[in-house]
Amino acid sequence: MLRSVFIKQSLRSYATKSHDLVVIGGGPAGYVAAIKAAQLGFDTACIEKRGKLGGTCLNVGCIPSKALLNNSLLYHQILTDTKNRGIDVDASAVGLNFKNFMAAKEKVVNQLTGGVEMLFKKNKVTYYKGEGAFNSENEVVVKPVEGLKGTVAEETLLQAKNILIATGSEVSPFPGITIDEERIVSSTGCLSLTEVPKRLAIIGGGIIGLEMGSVYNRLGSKVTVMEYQPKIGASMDDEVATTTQKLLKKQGIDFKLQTKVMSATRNGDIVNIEMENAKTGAKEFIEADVLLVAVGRRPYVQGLNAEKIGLEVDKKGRLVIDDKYNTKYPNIKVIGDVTFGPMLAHKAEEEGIAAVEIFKTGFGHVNYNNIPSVMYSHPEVAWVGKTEQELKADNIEYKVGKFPFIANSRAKTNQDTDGFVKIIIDAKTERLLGAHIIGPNAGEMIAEAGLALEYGASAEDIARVCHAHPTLSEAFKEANMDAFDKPINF
Ligand SMILES: Cc1cc2nc3c(=O)[nH]c(=O)nc-3n(C[C@H](O)[C@H](O)[C@H](O)COP(=O)(O)OP(=O)(O)OC[C@H]3O[C@@H](n4cnc5c(N)ncnc54)[C@H](O)[C@@H]3O)c2cc1C
Ligand SMILES: NC(=O)c1ccc[n+]([C@@H]2O[C@H](COP(=O)([O-])OP(=O)(O)OC[C@H]3O[C@@H](n4cnc5c(N)ncnc54)[C@H](O)[C@@H]3O)[C@@H](O)[C@H]2O)c1
Repeated sequence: MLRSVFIKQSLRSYATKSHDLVVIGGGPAGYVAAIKAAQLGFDTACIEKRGKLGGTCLNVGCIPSKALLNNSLLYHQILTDTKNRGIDVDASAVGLNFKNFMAAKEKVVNQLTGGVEMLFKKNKVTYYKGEGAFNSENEVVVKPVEGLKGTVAEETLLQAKNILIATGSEVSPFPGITIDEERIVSSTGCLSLTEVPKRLAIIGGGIIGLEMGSVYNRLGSKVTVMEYQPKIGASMDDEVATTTQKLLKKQGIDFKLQTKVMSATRNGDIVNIEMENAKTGAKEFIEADVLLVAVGRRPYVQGLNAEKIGLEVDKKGRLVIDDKYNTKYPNIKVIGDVTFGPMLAHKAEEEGIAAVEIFKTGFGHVNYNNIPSVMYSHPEVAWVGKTEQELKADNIEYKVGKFPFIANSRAKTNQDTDGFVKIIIDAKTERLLGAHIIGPNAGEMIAEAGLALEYGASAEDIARVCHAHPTLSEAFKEANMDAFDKPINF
Protein backbone atom coordinates (compact mmCIF):
# COMPACT_ATOMS: atom_id res chain seq x y z
CA MET A 1 0.00 0.00 0.00
CA LEU A 2 2.68 2.51 1.11
CA ARG A 3 4.79 1.56 -1.88
CA SER A 4 1.97 2.24 -4.32
CA VAL A 5 1.37 5.70 -2.80
CA PHE A 6 5.08 6.41 -3.18
CA ILE A 7 5.09 5.32 -6.83
CA LYS A 8 1.97 7.40 -7.53
CA GLN A 9 3.58 10.52 -5.97
CA SER A 10 6.92 10.17 -7.67
CA LEU A 11 5.30 9.57 -11.04
CA ARG A 12 2.93 12.51 -10.67
CA SER A 13 3.18 14.81 -13.65
CA TYR A 14 2.77 18.56 -13.29
CA ALA A 15 2.76 21.45 -15.71
CA THR A 16 6.29 22.71 -15.18
CA LYS A 17 7.79 26.21 -15.35
CA SER A 18 11.14 27.51 -14.27
CA HIS A 19 12.26 30.85 -12.84
CA ASP A 20 15.45 32.29 -11.34
CA LEU A 21 13.60 33.23 -8.15
CA VAL A 22 10.26 32.11 -6.73
CA VAL A 23 8.77 34.20 -3.91
CA ILE A 24 6.07 32.55 -1.78
CA GLY A 25 3.70 35.20 -0.38
CA GLY A 26 2.75 38.56 -1.87
CA GLY A 27 2.71 40.75 1.27
CA PRO A 28 5.07 43.70 1.94
CA ALA A 29 8.02 41.30 2.30
CA GLY A 30 7.24 39.21 -0.78
CA TYR A 31 5.93 41.79 -3.24
CA VAL A 32 8.75 44.25 -2.56
CA ALA A 33 11.33 41.46 -2.89
CA ALA A 34 9.76 40.26 -6.16
CA ILE A 35 9.81 43.74 -7.72
CA LYS A 36 13.38 44.43 -6.56
CA ALA A 37 14.54 41.03 -7.88
CA ALA A 38 12.97 41.70 -11.28
CA GLN A 39 14.66 45.12 -11.33
CA LEU A 40 17.98 43.38 -10.63
CA GLY A 41 17.47 41.12 -13.63
CA PHE A 42 16.09 37.91 -12.09
CA ASP A 43 13.29 36.09 -13.90
CA THR A 44 10.97 36.33 -10.88
CA ALA A 45 7.67 34.71 -9.91
CA CYS A 46 5.48 35.43 -6.89
CA ILE A 47 2.86 33.02 -5.55
CA GLU A 48 -0.04 34.45 -3.54
CA LYS A 49 -3.09 32.52 -2.36
CA ARG A 50 -5.25 35.39 -1.06
CA GLY A 51 -6.38 36.48 -4.53
CA LYS A 52 -5.05 40.00 -3.92
CA LEU A 53 -1.50 41.20 -3.48
CA GLY A 54 -0.30 43.27 -0.51
CA GLY A 55 -0.68 40.64 2.22
CA THR A 56 -2.01 41.37 5.68
CA CYS A 57 -0.83 44.97 5.49
CA LEU A 58 -2.79 46.13 2.46
CA ASN A 59 -5.80 43.83 2.84
CA VAL A 60 -6.52 43.48 6.57
CA GLY A 61 -3.83 45.46 8.38
CA CYS A 62 -2.02 48.77 8.01
CA ILE A 63 -4.07 50.24 5.18
CA PRO A 64 -7.68 49.53 6.20
CA SER A 65 -6.92 50.37 9.83
CA LYS A 66 -5.36 53.72 8.86
CA ALA A 67 -8.35 54.54 6.63
CA LEU A 68 -10.68 53.95 9.59
CA LEU A 69 -8.41 55.87 11.96
CA ASN A 70 -8.18 58.87 9.65
CA ASN A 71 -11.88 59.08 8.89
CA SER A 72 -13.04 58.41 12.46
CA LEU A 73 -10.74 61.23 13.65
CA LEU A 74 -12.23 63.60 11.10
CA TYR A 75 -15.77 62.63 12.15
CA HIS A 76 -14.91 63.11 15.82
CA GLN A 77 -13.23 66.45 15.18
CA ILE A 78 -16.23 67.72 13.20
CA LEU A 79 -18.41 66.78 16.17
CA THR A 80 -16.22 68.06 18.98
CA ASP A 81 -13.39 70.25 17.79
CA THR A 82 -14.79 73.10 15.70
CA LYS A 83 -16.26 75.56 18.17
CA ASN A 84 -12.90 76.94 19.37
CA ARG A 85 -11.93 77.48 15.77
CA GLY A 86 -14.86 79.71 14.92
CA ILE A 87 -16.62 77.09 12.86
CA ASP A 88 -20.24 76.51 13.80
CA VAL A 89 -21.39 72.97 13.24
CA ASP A 90 -24.85 71.71 14.04
CA ALA A 91 -23.90 68.39 15.66
CA SER A 92 -27.44 67.05 15.17
CA ALA A 93 -26.93 67.44 11.40
CA VAL A 94 -23.66 65.46 11.38
CA GLY A 95 -24.28 61.82 10.62
CA LEU A 96 -22.14 58.72 10.32
CA ASN A 97 -23.00 56.64 7.27
CA PHE A 98 -21.27 53.50 8.52
CA LYS A 99 -21.80 51.54 5.30
CA ASN A 100 -20.10 54.26 3.27
CA PHE A 101 -17.49 54.75 5.98
CA MET A 102 -16.49 51.10 5.46
CA ALA A 103 -16.81 51.40 1.68
CA ALA A 104 -14.28 54.26 1.68
CA LYS A 105 -11.83 51.92 3.40
CA GLU A 106 -12.51 49.13 0.89
CA LYS A 107 -11.96 51.52 -2.00
CA VAL A 108 -8.48 52.44 -0.86
CA VAL A 109 -7.62 48.78 -0.19
CA ASN A 110 -8.67 47.85 -3.73
CA GLN A 111 -6.77 50.76 -5.25
CA LEU A 112 -3.57 49.81 -3.47
CA THR A 113 -3.75 46.03 -3.96
CA GLY A 114 -4.58 46.62 -7.63
CA GLY A 115 -1.64 49.01 -7.78
CA VAL A 116 0.76 46.27 -6.69
CA GLU A 117 -0.61 44.00 -9.44
CA MET A 118 0.13 46.78 -11.95
CA LEU A 119 3.66 47.08 -10.56
CA PHE A 120 4.13 43.33 -11.08
CA LYS A 121 3.14 43.76 -14.73
CA LYS A 122 5.36 46.81 -15.15
CA ASN A 123 8.37 44.99 -13.71
CA LYS A 124 7.56 41.68 -15.44
CA VAL A 125 7.06 39.64 -12.27
CA THR A 126 5.08 36.47 -13.05
CA TYR A 127 2.14 36.27 -10.63
CA TYR A 128 0.70 32.86 -9.75
CA LYS A 129 -2.61 32.96 -7.89
CA GLY A 130 -2.49 29.81 -5.78
CA GLU A 131 -0.96 28.13 -2.75
CA GLY A 132 2.76 27.42 -2.82
CA ALA A 133 4.05 24.19 -1.27
CA PHE A 134 7.59 22.80 -1.27
CA ASN A 135 8.25 19.70 -3.34
CA SER A 136 12.02 19.84 -2.89
CA GLU A 137 14.62 22.48 -2.11
CA ASN A 138 14.45 23.67 -5.72
CA GLU A 139 10.79 23.02 -6.47
CA VAL A 140 7.56 24.65 -5.36
CA VAL A 141 4.14 23.37 -6.43
CA VAL A 142 1.46 26.01 -7.00
CA LYS A 143 -1.93 24.54 -6.11
CA PRO A 144 -5.22 26.04 -7.28
CA VAL A 145 -7.30 27.62 -4.51
CA GLU A 146 -10.95 26.55 -4.68
CA GLY A 147 -13.31 29.39 -5.53
CA LEU A 148 -10.52 31.90 -6.19
CA LYS A 149 -10.98 33.88 -9.39
CA GLY A 150 -7.95 33.66 -11.68
CA THR A 151 -6.31 30.86 -9.71
CA VAL A 152 -3.90 28.55 -11.61
CA ALA A 153 -5.84 26.06 -13.75
CA GLU A 154 -3.86 23.07 -12.52
CA GLU A 155 -1.10 22.15 -10.11
CA THR A 156 2.03 23.72 -11.53
CA LEU A 157 5.59 22.81 -10.61
CA LEU A 158 7.95 25.77 -10.41
CA GLN A 159 11.62 24.96 -10.59
CA ALA A 160 13.85 27.66 -9.17
CA LYS A 161 17.47 28.20 -8.35
CA ASN A 162 16.45 30.52 -5.49
CA ILE A 163 13.33 30.59 -3.30
CA LEU A 164 12.19 33.27 -0.88
CA ILE A 165 9.61 32.46 1.82
CA ALA A 166 7.45 35.44 2.83
CA THR A 167 4.29 33.77 4.13
CA GLY A 168 3.66 36.28 6.93
CA SER A 169 1.62 35.85 10.08
CA GLU A 170 -1.88 35.20 11.40
CA VAL A 171 -3.87 36.22 14.46
CA SER A 172 -2.77 34.49 17.68
CA PRO A 173 -5.72 32.64 19.16
CA PHE A 174 -6.77 33.07 22.79
CA PRO A 175 -7.10 29.64 24.43
CA GLY A 176 -10.75 28.82 25.15
CA ILE A 177 -12.22 31.77 23.22
CA THR A 178 -13.79 31.08 19.83
CA ILE A 179 -13.45 33.87 17.27
CA ASP A 180 -16.59 33.99 15.07
CA GLU A 181 -15.64 37.33 13.39
CA GLU A 182 -19.11 38.60 14.23
CA ARG A 183 -19.39 39.22 17.98
CA ILE A 184 -15.99 37.84 19.00
CA VAL A 185 -13.62 39.22 16.43
CA SER A 186 -9.96 39.42 15.50
CA SER A 187 -8.54 42.60 13.94
CA THR A 188 -9.85 41.33 10.59
CA GLY A 189 -13.47 41.20 11.79
CA CYS A 190 -13.09 44.47 13.68
CA LEU A 191 -12.09 46.20 10.43
CA SER A 192 -15.35 45.08 8.82
CA LEU A 193 -18.08 45.34 11.46
CA THR A 194 -21.53 46.06 10.07
CA GLU A 195 -22.53 48.47 12.84
CA VAL A 196 -20.84 50.49 15.57
CA PRO A 197 -21.05 48.38 18.75
CA LYS A 198 -22.45 50.17 21.81
CA ARG A 199 -19.84 48.40 23.95
CA LEU A 200 -16.52 47.17 22.56
CA ALA A 201 -14.29 45.13 24.87
CA ILE A 202 -10.72 44.48 23.82
CA ILE A 203 -8.28 41.85 25.08
CA GLY A 204 -4.78 43.30 24.62
CA GLY A 205 -3.61 46.88 25.09
CA GLY A 206 -1.02 46.59 22.31
CA ILE A 207 -0.99 48.46 19.04
CA ILE A 208 -4.01 46.76 17.45
CA GLY A 209 -6.09 47.10 20.62
CA LEU A 210 -5.32 50.81 20.98
CA GLU A 211 -5.73 51.68 17.28
CA MET A 212 -9.05 49.83 16.92
CA GLY A 213 -10.14 51.09 20.35
CA SER A 214 -9.45 54.66 19.16
CA VAL A 215 -11.53 54.14 15.99
CA TYR A 216 -14.65 52.87 17.75
CA ASN A 217 -14.30 55.20 20.75
CA ARG A 218 -14.48 58.12 18.28
CA LEU A 219 -17.52 56.58 16.61
CA GLY A 220 -19.35 56.35 19.94
CA SER A 221 -18.62 52.87 21.37
CA LYS A 222 -17.89 52.47 25.08
CA VAL A 223 -14.43 50.92 24.85
CA THR A 224 -12.82 48.80 27.59
CA VAL A 225 -9.26 47.52 27.16
CA MET A 226 -8.15 44.53 29.25
CA GLU A 227 -4.37 44.13 29.39
CA TYR A 228 -2.37 41.50 31.23
CA GLN A 229 0.73 43.67 31.75
CA PRO A 230 0.88 46.68 34.12
CA LYS A 231 1.34 48.96 31.06
CA ILE A 232 -0.17 49.42 27.63
CA GLY A 233 1.58 50.02 24.30
CA ALA A 234 3.68 46.84 23.99
CA SER A 235 7.32 47.96 23.45
CA MET A 236 6.82 51.71 24.03
CA ASP A 237 9.06 53.67 26.39
CA ASP A 238 7.43 53.41 29.85
CA GLU A 239 7.02 57.17 30.34
CA VAL A 240 5.44 57.53 26.88
CA ALA A 241 3.13 54.57 27.57
CA THR A 242 1.91 56.20 30.79
CA THR A 243 1.17 59.48 28.97
CA THR A 244 -0.53 57.59 26.13
CA GLN A 245 -2.80 55.83 28.57
CA LYS A 246 -3.69 59.12 30.31
CA LEU A 247 -4.58 60.78 27.01
CA LEU A 248 -6.62 57.81 25.73
CA LYS A 249 -8.42 57.65 29.09
CA LYS A 250 -9.22 61.36 28.78
CA GLN A 251 -10.72 60.52 25.38
CA GLY A 252 -13.02 57.99 27.08
CA ILE A 253 -11.30 54.60 26.82
CA ASP A 254 -11.38 52.49 30.01
CA PHE A 255 -8.33 50.45 30.96
CA LYS A 256 -8.15 47.36 33.10
CA LEU A 257 -4.45 46.62 33.56
CA GLN A 258 -2.89 43.54 35.16
CA THR A 259 -6.06 41.79 34.21
CA LYS A 260 -6.41 38.16 33.19
CA VAL A 261 -9.36 37.35 30.98
CA MET A 262 -10.61 33.96 32.19
CA SER A 263 -13.39 33.33 29.68
CA ALA A 264 -15.57 34.96 27.06
CA THR A 265 -18.76 33.45 25.72
CA ARG A 266 -21.21 34.63 23.14
CA ASN A 267 -24.83 34.55 24.25
CA GLY A 268 -26.92 35.70 21.31
CA ASP A 269 -25.89 39.26 20.55
CA ILE A 270 -23.98 39.72 23.79
CA VAL A 271 -20.54 38.57 24.87
CA ASN A 272 -20.05 37.73 28.55
CA ILE A 273 -16.51 38.23 29.78
CA GLU A 274 -15.01 37.00 33.01
CA MET A 275 -11.74 38.48 34.20
CA GLU A 276 -9.48 38.37 37.22
CA ASN A 277 -7.12 40.96 38.66
CA ALA A 278 -3.68 39.36 38.31
CA LYS A 279 -2.49 40.91 41.62
CA THR A 280 -5.48 40.58 43.94
CA GLY A 281 -7.34 37.68 42.31
CA ALA A 282 -10.57 39.76 42.42
CA LYS A 283 -13.04 38.60 39.79
CA GLU A 284 -15.03 40.91 37.52
CA PHE A 285 -17.69 40.26 34.91
CA ILE A 286 -18.57 42.57 32.03
CA GLU A 287 -20.82 42.41 28.99
CA ALA A 288 -19.94 43.67 25.54
CA ASP A 289 -21.63 43.78 22.14
CA VAL A 290 -18.33 42.98 20.45
CA LEU A 291 -15.13 41.53 21.88
CA LEU A 292 -11.87 42.10 19.99
CA VAL A 293 -9.10 39.60 20.68
CA ALA A 294 -5.78 41.38 20.00
CA VAL A 295 -3.07 39.52 21.89
CA GLY A 296 -0.50 39.37 19.09
CA ARG A 297 0.19 37.53 15.85
CA ARG A 298 2.06 34.31 15.09
CA PRO A 299 4.10 33.17 12.08
CA TYR A 300 2.15 31.44 9.31
CA VAL A 301 3.50 28.33 7.56
CA GLN A 302 0.33 26.32 6.99
CA GLY A 303 0.25 24.49 3.65
CA LEU A 304 3.85 25.44 2.86
CA ASN A 305 5.10 21.89 3.33
CA ALA A 306 8.24 23.29 4.99
CA GLU A 307 8.59 20.07 6.96
CA LYS A 308 8.98 18.09 3.75
CA ILE A 309 12.39 19.64 3.17
CA GLY A 310 13.22 19.80 6.89
CA LEU A 311 13.10 23.58 7.45
CA GLU A 312 13.62 24.42 11.12
CA VAL A 313 10.84 26.12 13.10
CA ASP A 314 11.49 27.52 16.62
CA LYS A 315 9.21 27.37 19.70
CA LYS A 316 7.34 30.50 18.59
CA GLY A 317 6.66 29.01 15.16
CA ARG A 318 9.22 31.22 13.36
CA LEU A 319 11.24 29.80 10.48
CA VAL A 320 14.85 29.77 11.65
CA ILE A 321 17.43 31.68 9.61
CA ASP A 322 20.98 33.01 9.91
CA ASP A 323 22.04 36.66 9.54
CA LYS A 324 21.77 36.43 5.75
CA TYR A 325 18.16 35.17 5.91
CA ASN A 326 19.35 31.63 4.98
CA THR A 327 17.59 28.49 6.07
CA LYS A 328 19.75 25.37 6.09
CA TYR A 329 19.66 25.74 2.30
CA PRO A 330 21.50 28.89 1.14
CA ASN A 331 19.17 29.10 -1.87
CA ILE A 332 16.08 29.32 0.41
CA LYS A 333 15.78 32.53 2.41
CA VAL A 334 13.00 33.75 4.75
CA ILE A 335 11.82 37.33 5.38
CA GLY A 336 9.01 39.28 7.08
CA ASP A 337 6.59 38.28 9.83
CA VAL A 338 7.21 34.55 9.41
CA THR A 339 10.69 34.88 10.89
CA PHE A 340 12.49 36.85 13.65
CA GLY A 341 12.07 40.55 14.46
CA PRO A 342 9.22 43.00 14.89
CA MET A 343 6.07 42.23 12.89
CA LEU A 344 6.02 45.48 10.90
CA ALA A 345 5.44 46.13 7.22
CA HIS A 346 8.46 48.41 6.75
CA LYS A 347 10.76 45.86 8.43
CA ALA A 348 9.38 43.21 6.06
CA GLU A 349 9.98 45.48 3.04
CA GLU A 350 13.57 46.27 4.07
CA GLU A 351 14.25 42.55 4.42
CA GLY A 352 12.77 41.98 0.97
CA ILE A 353 15.32 44.34 -0.56
CA ALA A 354 18.25 43.06 1.52
CA ALA A 355 17.55 39.35 0.84
CA VAL A 356 17.34 39.91 -2.91
CA GLU A 357 20.54 41.98 -2.89
CA ILE A 358 22.24 39.11 -1.06
CA PHE A 359 21.01 36.68 -3.75
CA LYS A 360 22.45 39.00 -6.38
CA THR A 361 25.71 40.22 -4.85
CA GLY A 362 26.28 38.37 -1.57
CA PHE A 363 25.69 41.59 0.39
CA GLY A 364 22.58 43.23 1.83
CA HIS A 365 21.80 44.87 5.14
CA VAL A 366 19.02 45.93 7.50
CA ASN A 367 19.84 47.96 10.63
CA TYR A 368 17.64 46.30 13.26
CA ASN A 369 18.54 49.04 15.78
CA ASN A 370 16.79 51.52 13.57
CA ILE A 371 13.29 50.19 12.85
CA PRO A 372 10.68 52.83 13.74
CA SER A 373 7.36 51.99 15.38
CA VAL A 374 4.27 54.14 15.02
CA MET A 375 0.89 53.90 16.69
CA TYR A 376 -1.64 55.87 14.69
CA SER A 377 -3.81 57.01 17.60
CA HIS A 378 -4.41 60.69 18.22
CA PRO A 379 -2.00 61.96 19.22
CA GLU A 380 0.26 59.58 17.35
CA VAL A 381 3.01 57.75 19.19
CA ALA A 382 6.29 57.04 17.40
CA TRP A 383 9.61 55.76 18.53
CA VAL A 384 12.95 54.48 17.27
CA GLY A 385 16.11 53.19 18.95
CA LYS A 386 16.44 52.50 22.66
CA THR A 387 13.88 53.08 25.39
CA GLU A 388 14.92 54.26 28.86
CA GLN A 389 14.04 50.90 30.36
CA GLU A 390 16.28 49.08 27.85
CA LEU A 391 19.23 51.37 28.58
CA LYS A 392 18.77 50.92 32.33
CA ALA A 393 18.69 47.14 31.90
CA ASP A 394 21.91 47.31 29.85
CA ASN A 395 23.61 49.66 32.36
CA ILE A 396 24.24 52.29 29.69
CA GLU A 397 24.58 55.86 30.96
CA TYR A 398 22.34 58.30 29.14
CA LYS A 399 20.87 61.78 29.25
CA VAL A 400 17.29 62.77 28.37
CA GLY A 401 16.03 65.89 26.60
CA LYS A 402 12.33 66.75 26.40
CA PHE A 403 10.18 69.35 24.74
CA PRO A 404 6.38 69.60 25.13
CA PHE A 405 4.12 70.41 22.17
CA ILE A 406 2.31 72.97 24.33
CA ALA A 407 5.43 75.16 23.82
CA ASN A 408 5.56 74.59 20.04
CA SER A 409 4.07 77.41 17.98
CA ARG A 410 2.65 75.19 15.21
CA ALA A 411 0.97 72.84 17.70
CA LYS A 412 -0.49 75.97 19.34
CA THR A 413 -1.82 77.35 16.04
CA ASN A 414 -3.31 73.93 15.28
CA GLN A 415 -4.83 73.73 18.78
CA ASP A 416 -3.31 70.28 19.04
CA THR A 417 -0.80 70.46 21.87
CA ASP A 418 -0.94 67.12 23.73
CA GLY A 419 2.33 65.25 24.07
CA PHE A 420 6.08 65.78 23.91
CA VAL A 421 9.32 64.79 22.21
CA LYS A 422 11.77 62.80 24.31
CA ILE A 423 15.34 62.37 23.14
CA ILE A 424 17.77 59.93 24.73
CA ILE A 425 21.50 60.41 24.15
CA ASP A 426 24.67 58.70 25.29
CA ALA A 427 25.89 60.43 28.48
CA LYS A 428 29.47 60.79 27.23
CA THR A 429 29.35 61.07 23.44
CA GLU A 430 25.90 62.73 23.30
CA ARG A 431 25.12 60.52 20.32
CA LEU A 432 21.42 59.86 19.73
CA LEU A 433 20.32 56.50 21.21
CA GLY A 434 16.54 56.78 21.00
CA ALA A 435 13.71 59.15 20.12
CA HIS A 436 10.18 58.90 21.49
CA ILE A 437 7.43 61.20 20.32
CA ILE A 438 3.84 61.41 21.45
CA GLY A 439 2.14 64.18 19.57
CA PRO A 440 0.55 65.32 16.34
CA ASN A 441 2.23 63.83 13.24
CA ALA A 442 4.71 61.89 15.36
CA GLY A 443 4.72 59.16 12.70
CA GLU A 444 6.10 61.54 10.09
CA MET A 445 8.52 63.26 12.46
CA ILE A 446 10.18 60.01 13.56
CA ALA A 447 11.82 59.71 10.12
CA GLU A 448 14.19 62.52 11.08
CA ALA A 449 15.25 60.57 14.16
CA GLY A 450 15.83 57.50 11.97
CA LEU A 451 18.12 59.43 9.66
CA ALA A 452 20.03 60.90 12.60
CA LEU A 453 20.39 57.48 14.22
CA GLU A 454 21.62 55.91 10.98
CA TYR A 455 24.32 58.52 10.50
CA GLY A 456 25.39 58.53 14.16
CA ALA A 457 24.34 62.14 14.81
CA SER A 458 24.75 63.74 18.22
CA ALA A 459 21.98 65.85 19.78
CA GLU A 460 23.99 68.96 18.89
CA ASP A 461 24.32 67.85 15.23
CA ILE A 462 20.52 67.66 15.05
CA ALA A 463 19.93 70.90 16.94
CA ARG A 464 22.25 72.82 14.62
CA VAL A 465 20.21 71.85 11.54
CA CYS A 466 17.90 74.70 10.50
CA HIS A 467 14.26 73.55 10.92
CA ALA A 468 11.47 75.50 9.24
CA HIS A 469 9.23 77.73 11.33
CA PRO A 470 6.48 77.24 12.33
CA THR A 471 6.61 73.43 12.20
CA LEU A 472 6.05 70.63 14.66
CA SER A 473 9.56 69.44 13.87
CA GLU A 474 10.93 72.40 15.79
CA ALA A 475 9.85 70.48 18.90
CA PHE A 476 12.19 67.69 17.77
CA LYS A 477 15.04 70.18 17.39
CA GLU A 478 14.36 71.75 20.79
CA ALA A 479 14.20 68.37 22.56
CA ASN A 480 17.70 67.74 21.17
CA MET A 481 18.81 71.15 22.43
CA ASP A 482 17.44 70.20 25.83
CA ALA A 483 19.36 66.92 25.78
CA PHE A 484 22.81 68.50 25.53
CA ASP A 485 22.14 72.07 26.70
CA LYS A 486 18.92 74.12 26.96
CA PRO A 487 15.93 74.73 24.68
CA ILE A 488 14.96 78.28 23.72
CA ASN A 489 11.17 78.19 23.89
CA PHE A 490 10.54 76.30 27.14
C1 LIG B 1 -4.79 45.31 11.97
C2 LIG B 1 -3.33 45.42 11.62
C3 LIG B 1 -2.76 46.66 11.44
C4 LIG B 1 -1.41 46.76 11.12
N1 LIG B 1 -0.89 48.02 10.94
C5 LIG B 1 0.42 48.14 10.66
C6 LIG B 1 0.98 49.43 10.44
O1 LIG B 1 0.30 50.46 10.51
N2 LIG B 1 2.29 49.52 10.15
C7 LIG B 1 3.09 48.40 10.07
O2 LIG B 1 4.29 48.53 9.80
N3 LIG B 1 2.58 47.16 10.25
C8 LIG B 1 1.27 47.01 10.54
N4 LIG B 1 0.74 45.76 10.70
C9 LIG B 1 1.63 44.59 10.54
C10 LIG B 1 1.87 44.29 9.04
O3 LIG B 1 0.63 44.07 8.42
C11 LIG B 1 2.77 43.08 8.87
O4 LIG B 1 3.95 43.26 9.62
C12 LIG B 1 3.12 42.86 7.42
O5 LIG B 1 1.97 42.67 6.64
C13 LIG B 1 4.06 41.65 7.27
O6 LIG B 1 4.35 41.45 5.92
P1 LIG B 1 4.70 39.99 5.35
O7 LIG B 1 4.87 40.16 3.89
O8 LIG B 1 5.79 39.39 6.13
O9 LIG B 1 3.43 39.09 5.66
P2 LIG B 1 1.91 39.25 5.21
O10 LIG B 1 1.55 40.65 4.98
O11 LIG B 1 1.13 38.47 6.21
O12 LIG B 1 1.84 38.54 3.79
C14 LIG B 1 2.03 37.18 3.61
C15 LIG B 1 1.21 36.73 2.41
O13 LIG B 1 1.58 35.40 2.09
C16 LIG B 1 0.44 34.69 1.67
N5 LIG B 1 0.72 33.25 1.86
C17 LIG B 1 0.92 32.60 3.02
N6 LIG B 1 1.22 31.31 2.78
C18 LIG B 1 1.18 31.15 1.43
C19 LIG B 1 1.40 30.04 0.57
N7 LIG B 1 1.75 28.84 1.04
N8 LIG B 1 1.26 30.24 -0.76
C20 LIG B 1 0.92 31.46 -1.27
N9 LIG B 1 0.71 32.54 -0.49
C21 LIG B 1 0.85 32.38 0.83
C22 LIG B 1 -0.67 35.22 2.54
O14 LIG B 1 -1.92 35.03 1.90
C23 LIG B 1 -0.29 36.69 2.68
O15 LIG B 1 -0.97 37.48 1.73
C24 LIG B 1 -0.61 45.60 10.98
C25 LIG B 1 -1.19 44.34 11.15
C26 LIG B 1 -2.52 44.25 11.47
C27 LIG B 1 -3.13 42.88 11.62
N1 LIG C 1 0.81 50.77 13.69
C1 LIG C 1 1.46 49.63 13.60
O1 LIG C 1 2.63 49.56 13.28
C2 LIG C 1 0.73 48.35 13.87
C3 LIG C 1 -0.65 48.34 13.96
C4 LIG C 1 -1.28 47.15 14.24
C5 LIG C 1 -0.54 45.99 14.38
N2 LIG C 1 0.79 46.03 14.27
C6 LIG C 1 1.60 44.83 14.50
O2 LIG C 1 0.78 43.68 14.54
C7 LIG C 1 1.22 42.80 15.55
C8 LIG C 1 0.08 42.35 16.40
O3 LIG C 1 -0.49 43.45 17.13
P1 LIG C 1 -1.16 43.22 18.54
O4 LIG C 1 -1.64 44.49 19.08
O5 LIG C 1 -2.09 42.06 18.46
O6 LIG C 1 0.09 42.69 19.38
P2 LIG C 1 1.02 43.47 20.42
O7 LIG C 1 2.12 42.54 20.71
O8 LIG C 1 1.31 44.85 19.98
O9 LIG C 1 0.11 43.62 21.70
C9 LIG C 1 -0.52 42.54 22.32
C10 LIG C 1 -0.89 42.95 23.71
O10 LIG C 1 -1.70 41.95 24.26
C11 LIG C 1 -1.28 41.71 25.59
N3 LIG C 1 -1.65 40.35 25.94
C12 LIG C 1 -1.10 39.20 25.49
N4 LIG C 1 -1.74 38.14 26.03
C13 LIG C 1 -2.72 38.65 26.82
C14 LIG C 1 -3.72 38.08 27.62
N5 LIG C 1 -3.83 36.76 27.73
N6 LIG C 1 -4.58 38.88 28.25
C15 LIG C 1 -4.47 40.24 28.16
N7 LIG C 1 -3.53 40.83 27.41
C16 LIG C 1 -2.67 40.05 26.75
C17 LIG C 1 0.23 41.94 25.57
O11 LIG C 1 0.74 42.19 26.85
C18 LIG C 1 0.32 43.13 24.63
O12 LIG C 1 0.22 44.35 25.32
C19 LIG C 1 2.27 43.54 16.36
O13 LIG C 1 3.52 42.99 16.05
C20 LIG C 1 2.18 44.94 15.90
O14 LIG C 1 3.46 45.56 15.84
C21 LIG C 1 1.44 47.19 14.02
